[in-house]
Amino acid sequence: MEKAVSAKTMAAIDENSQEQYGIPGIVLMERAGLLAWKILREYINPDMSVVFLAGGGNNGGDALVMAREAFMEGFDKISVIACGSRISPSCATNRGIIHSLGLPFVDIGTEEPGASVEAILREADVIVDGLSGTGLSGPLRGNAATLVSLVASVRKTSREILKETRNVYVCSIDVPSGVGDDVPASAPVMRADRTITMGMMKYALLLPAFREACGELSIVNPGFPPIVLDAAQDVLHVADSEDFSLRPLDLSAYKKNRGHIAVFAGSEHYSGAAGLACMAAFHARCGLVTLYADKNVQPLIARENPSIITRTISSGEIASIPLEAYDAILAGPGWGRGGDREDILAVLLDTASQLVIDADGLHVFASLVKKDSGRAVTHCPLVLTPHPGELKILYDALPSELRKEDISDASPCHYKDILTTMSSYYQAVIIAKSHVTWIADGSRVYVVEGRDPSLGVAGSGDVLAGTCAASMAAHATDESLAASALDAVLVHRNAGRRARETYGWYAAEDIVTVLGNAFDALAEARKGSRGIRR
Ligand SMILES: NC(=O)C1=CN([C@@H]2O[C@H](COP(=O)(O)OP(=O)(O)OC[C@H]3O[C@@H](n4cnc5c(N)ncnc54)[C@H](OP(=O)(O)O)[C@@H]3O)[C@@H](O)[C@H]2O)[C@@H](O)CC1
Ligand SMILES: Nc1ncnc2c1ncn2[C@@H]1O[C@H](COP(=O)(O)OP(=O)(O)O)[C@@H](O)[C@H]1O
Ligand SMILES: [K+]
Repeated sequence: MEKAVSAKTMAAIDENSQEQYGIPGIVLMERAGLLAWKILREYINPDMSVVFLAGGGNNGGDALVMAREAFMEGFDKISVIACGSRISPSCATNRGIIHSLGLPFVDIGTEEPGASVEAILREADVIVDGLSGTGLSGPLRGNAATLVSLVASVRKTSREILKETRNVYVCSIDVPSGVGDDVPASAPVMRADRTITMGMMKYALLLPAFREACGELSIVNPGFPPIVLDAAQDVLHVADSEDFSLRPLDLSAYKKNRGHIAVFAGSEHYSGAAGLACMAAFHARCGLVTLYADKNVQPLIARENPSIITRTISSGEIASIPLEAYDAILAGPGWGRGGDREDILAVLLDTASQLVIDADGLHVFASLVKKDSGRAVTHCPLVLTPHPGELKILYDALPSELRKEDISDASPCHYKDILTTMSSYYQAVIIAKSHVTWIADGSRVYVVEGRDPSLGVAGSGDVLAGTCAASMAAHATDESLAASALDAVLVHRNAGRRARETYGWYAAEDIVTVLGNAFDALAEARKGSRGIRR
């Protein structure tokens, strides 16, 4: 599994490579610039005008190496706009070379950019962004912030005035300037079409709020020894299809040993959510699904979904059900939050062999925890699947000493810490759903890049919840909850991709139709690899 690191860890890797292995910073910078240029070069031509924005740090130095390379290759519409007062030694060396070569160079120092700088940006086909990298401290300020907003306005103007698809192409070096570990999610940042990051993936690039500012991501290694990269600690684990870990079924498998899950879902106005979650579980390999629903919705769901075993339920009856017999239980999709929900969820938390709580169930769970904080820890193995709004509900239910800042505006480091804290406090695996889904299991944090708006459709979360319950049932005998959660997120993502290919845009029930193929494709791809936690 690929790893992502903090800027602090990256700085330590940089220092280690220089101090312990004797690789000079200027050598790393040269290679960083050359490799980044090689990638950018695939997308641009020498007849384009390219503007290099170079801050005073080493990120700016990387941009200057790229400017020199562009010049060497015969690009003749090049401009460098430099800023900053404290210039790092390697950056200064490269500034000197740019001067000697006579490249157009405007140094605005700490001054605000004037009309001439704006005019240069307006003419640009390509902007290389080297204003700040991992050395950023706090949200962008001063003229670097102004340059970022100027680039944003240039993008907008060229689209509006020219009324054509051509737009300036922005390539950020290492991270889009303004993106940093301690920067709130709402801070202004460069919006790039491509980000070429150095050495390893960075946390900050994976924060849902920052991810789209990065555009396409590439990683290059400017020369950090692999042994130094491998030793990185405190990482995010970036999971992909090869990390799917469910084993194939025995050919003798039968409905009774392919997993039996119970689903507590559906209410008068949201009966569809229950059907989606149950059907998703079947398509994610479950053999038997029993739905417990209110008296007024049970007949409706039974009529529309003949494969599901349906039962009516009330809080008075729950104690008589042998809940521990189910391999996993799902509670929450379309369930409603009032009436007997707290009583039922309390029993599920006590008796299920393992439980996944989604949607309305998360509100009910938060309410139980607020009334009795012991509920946060006294329960069966648990997975929580909040979308951003529900994550905030769970965050707000934490004791005040664990809540530091607004979770909706959390910086990358804070987001990671919050998820780890919540996962520890609730003694649960948390799947924080988004276009970039983060999964925390108390000690590790996994990230899955989804980035597929077709999956952002009503009921998509219900499908994930059913898939997750099925995955937990399948893993039950030998795996960790985190592996179940990860498998479910990967299957859901893969199904979204397939549904997009098959239907274009679609409804949640269409995701269900391709879930089985998505599942099999991942299992097939896994053959020969070991998966996680084995
Ligand atoms: N060994 C090497 O040579 C290698 C280096 N590499 C590259 O170096 C980068 C790290 O370089 P770094 O540590 O020099 O910091 P960097 O990201 O340029 O930022 C410092 C600049 O930003 C400015 N600035 C800071 N905060 C600000 C704010 N809030 N608002 C506005 N401005 C702010 C700060 O200004 P100052 O505060 O000094 O006035 C200074 O000008 C890394 O990302 C990678 O690209 C790799 O390519 C490979 C090997
Ligand atoms: N742009 C996107 N790219 C990838 N996945 C997405 C995107 N938007 C939403 N999703 C996924 O779709 C699901 C939506 O869940 P949720 O908001 O609970 O939907 P609902 O409540 O309608 O069932 C989540 O799994 C989320 O990760
Ligand atoms: K940058």
